[in-house]
Amino acid sequence: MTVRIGVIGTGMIGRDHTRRIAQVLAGAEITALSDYSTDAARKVQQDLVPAARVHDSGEDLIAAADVDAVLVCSTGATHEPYVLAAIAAGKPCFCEKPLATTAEGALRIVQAEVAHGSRLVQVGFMRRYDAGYRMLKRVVDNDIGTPLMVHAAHRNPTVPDSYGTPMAIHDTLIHEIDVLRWLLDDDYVSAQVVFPRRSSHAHAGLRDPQVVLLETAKGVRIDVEVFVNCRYGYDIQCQIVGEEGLANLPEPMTITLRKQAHLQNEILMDWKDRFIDSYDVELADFIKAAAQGTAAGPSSWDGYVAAITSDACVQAQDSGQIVPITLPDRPALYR
Ligand SMILES: NC(=O)C1=CN([C@@H]2O[C@H](COP(=O)(O)OP(=O)(O)OC[C@H]3O[C@@H](n4cnc5c(N)ncnc54)[C@H](O)[C@@H]3O)[C@@H](O)[C@H]2O)C=CC1
Ligand SMILES: O=C1[C@@H](O)[C@H](O)[C@@H](O)[C@H](O)[C@H]1O
Repeated sequence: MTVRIGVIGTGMIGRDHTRRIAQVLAGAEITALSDYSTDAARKVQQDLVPAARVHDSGEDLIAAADVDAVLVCSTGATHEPYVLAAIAAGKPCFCEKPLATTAEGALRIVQAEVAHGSRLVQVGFMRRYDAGYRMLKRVVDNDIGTPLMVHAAHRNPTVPDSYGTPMAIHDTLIHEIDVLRWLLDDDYVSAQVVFPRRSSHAHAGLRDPQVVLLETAKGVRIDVEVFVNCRYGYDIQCQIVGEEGLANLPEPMTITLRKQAHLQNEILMDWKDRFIDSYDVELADFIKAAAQGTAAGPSSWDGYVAAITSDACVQAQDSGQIVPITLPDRPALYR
């Protein structure tokens, strides 16, 4: 079966996912596009999928008879109503992170999916599909004994002026929030945020860098440096310290160059290049499950937990205090 997919939101990542479904992956085709800016949708149609239909609204696209499954790639604050509409239509839905911008919104999605009775939603936490993180998970599960501490860093070279201090959590740290609880098979119980000396490259509305301190139910202590004006590259670091050993996330593959008395390795500058393979693998997983009318991978529950944790971290940014994190019971659908 070829899964007929509609894409809502044809900005940077919507365009890129359209390209990979149309040109890289097997088993699916793009039959529909929609964007708040119809011009943006038409441009992607012309460039990549001329046979796809451009719809006036995301709701029309979800209801269309030639759409079996939906990709929600619009801005974060618009995700919730589209995901709820896809669940109401019984159509598998891949939703870019965040699932919703509030924990209440994410909970409404969890409740709708539970009422539907089977998985329909996959959240775009692509790091779980990254070859390096998968290797790291195997090592954490088998080779370093009980995990005790995690030291991580999420560095972007620069961010636009529209990127404010809470976005360091909702937009950036959210990847670590998800991937670390997956790596450790654990949940968070508290969050604190501390601010080192501010970088002079940060614009007026942004406190950068920041260090987020998380504690898990099993007692693991985590520090994540979020530094989005680091200038030198797009750099993701993760080190897990266990009772019997220590494991580092591998660096992206690169040529080691010896030239003019220097030994050099290139550092990537763009998140699109850093995780390009994992985006392919996550969407292949979505297509495979959607062909069966269901969803796999990171769930609505994972999106909800990430939203609760993000909210606690933003509260911690504001208060400077340690903020407790409490999760409700996990519904049977997600166990
Ligand atoms: N998994 C990952 O690594 C990444 C995920 N993302 C996520 O993907 C989403 C989109 O990000 P970008 O493509 O970078 O943003 P973007 O700003 O390039 O594109 C967003 C698009 O959504 C459209 N849009 C806005 N409101 C809409 C509405 N109500 N209905 C339909 N379309 C609407 C805009 O016109 C724009 O074309 C965000 O949630 C972001 O967090 C973005 C980058 C990387
Ligand atoms: O998801 C992403 C962006 O939306 C976000 O703005 C960046 O900070 C992250 O590094 C990238 O992975």
